[in-house]
Amino acid sequence: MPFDRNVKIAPSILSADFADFGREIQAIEAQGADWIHVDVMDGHFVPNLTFGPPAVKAFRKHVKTVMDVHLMIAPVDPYIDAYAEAGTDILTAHVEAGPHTHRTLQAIRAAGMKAGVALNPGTPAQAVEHLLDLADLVCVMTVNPGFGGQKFIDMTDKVRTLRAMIGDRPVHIEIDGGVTPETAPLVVNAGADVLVAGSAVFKGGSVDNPTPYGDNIRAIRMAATTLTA
Ligand SMILES: O=C(CO)[C@H](O)[C@H](O)COP(=O)(O)O
Repeated sequence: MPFDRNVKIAPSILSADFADFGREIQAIEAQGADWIHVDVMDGHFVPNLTFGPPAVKAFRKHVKTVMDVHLMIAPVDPYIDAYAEAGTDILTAHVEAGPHTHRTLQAIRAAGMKAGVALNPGTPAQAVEHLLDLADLVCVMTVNPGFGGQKFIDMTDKVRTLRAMIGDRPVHIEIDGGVTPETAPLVVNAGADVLVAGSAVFKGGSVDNPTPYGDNIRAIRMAATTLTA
């Protein structure tokens, strides 16, 4: 997977029809999604429960782009190999999920995946400063994790600090939570290049009427890239 600095839209299938994931994934990829974002929640690190490795393995059969798996679980390390076996391309763990994120990122790479580290809104950029040589992606949460459809929390200062810290390393900055055509330009101008969006991509469409998915993806991409051109 060559490093791509262009803005990428990663729809979160948390907002898809849970009874029809295969067709939903095919539909959003056909409508222009760059990556597929999968939110794994354990009912412990966050107050919601979603998918485990068998579901992620089933999604993989439909994903032709990049499968970007966001673990909102603690602990992480016992499950790394299972997510590799499920076909994950990028596996992201929270820096708040345990005391040994350095070891976790090493283990993710050793299992053959790209490694991501996520920060909750209350966690400063400095928490990942000494992890950047082991990370392919930093995910900046712009909502408190656990649910889709929440209001964007402005983290543009954090994004700017991270982009400066990252320097010329090939590390993506991903934004997760409340991304819309209104909020996307703020974070892209600050240095983000991956935009996770659930509600704003799936709104108005369905697997049998996927054209709105494409319109929504284009609206976010256009807003994000127009102001930065
Ligand atoms: O990680 C998440 C929640 O923890 C979701 O990916 C995120 O909230 C995206 O949903 P929306 O675009 O609806 O805010």
